[in-house]
Amino acid sequence: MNPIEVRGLQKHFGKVHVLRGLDFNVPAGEGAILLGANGCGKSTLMRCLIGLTRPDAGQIRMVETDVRQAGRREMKQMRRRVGMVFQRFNLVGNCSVLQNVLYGALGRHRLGILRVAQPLAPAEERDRAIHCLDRVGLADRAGQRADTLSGGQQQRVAIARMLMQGPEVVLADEPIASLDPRAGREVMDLLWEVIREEGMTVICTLHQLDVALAYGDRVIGMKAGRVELDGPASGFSADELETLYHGEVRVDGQPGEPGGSGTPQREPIAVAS
Ligand SMILES: Nc1ncnc2c1ncn2[C@@H]1O[C@H](COP(=O)(O)OP(=O)(O)OP(=O)(O)O)[C@@H](O)[C@H]1O
Repeated sequence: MNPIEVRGLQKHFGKVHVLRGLDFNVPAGEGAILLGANGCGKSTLMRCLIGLTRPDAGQIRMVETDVRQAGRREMKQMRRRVGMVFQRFNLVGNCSVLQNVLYGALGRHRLGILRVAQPLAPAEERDRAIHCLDRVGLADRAGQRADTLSGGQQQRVAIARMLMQGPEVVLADEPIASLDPRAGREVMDLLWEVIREEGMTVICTLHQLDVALAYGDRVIGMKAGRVELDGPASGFSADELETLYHGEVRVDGQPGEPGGSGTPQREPIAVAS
């Protein structure tokens, strides 16, 4: 069984038909890049995968969990196995870098916050958190407030927090959209190194076509609520990917934005708990 399986997925918001019958699997260890213009339905798909939005029809299996049928407990167990990386990092700015990484272990402990809040966290958890920070090159910043770091550094802390969680699947929602091109490349290099080393399965939404072609094993391109193209990244040219941004791209019938393959700023999906 694949860690991510989607069949016939449909979602409406009122009269707007946002997801129009999506079908795809992501096999274990694959890094899939999800592309598509603003308003084509990417975030709605990501929210459905993690159980934050209820589809109208179709099936979703995430790490063997039937997301549409799962009760609270099953959903919580599934979310422990699925890490998230967000456009705006979602760190607790007034907490230390180390504390933010420790929060990655929150879902693993029955006593929750009592096991991960810094004065109470056992030495082995702190050591693991330092090890994760070391992996992203920021062990020397452990005691610093998270909001004093640069954007690129904050995203590296978010990757360390994801490592601390130890998920099998990672959903990354425009992880480099808030970063300049150089910091964005560094973060993509690190994220891809980490997920390869750990053998994680990934869906990563991006708006930069060159980055998608450079990193993805696979590209899934959405247009107006449908999968328009899907295949190995090596099989697509930048011109083919550009077609995702032309014509009727949005699900709400509004015109697409000129230069639509740019990097929009918007709210992240939400924190999975
Ligand atoms: N909770 C909601 N209620 C009503 N409409 C929604 C809701 N969430 C999304 N939509 C609508 O669904 C459509 C697709 O939105 P979605 O955020 O999934 O697109 P997207 O491809 O992620 O765009 P972007 O790249 O800008 O994030 C839009 O028309 C949006 O207004």
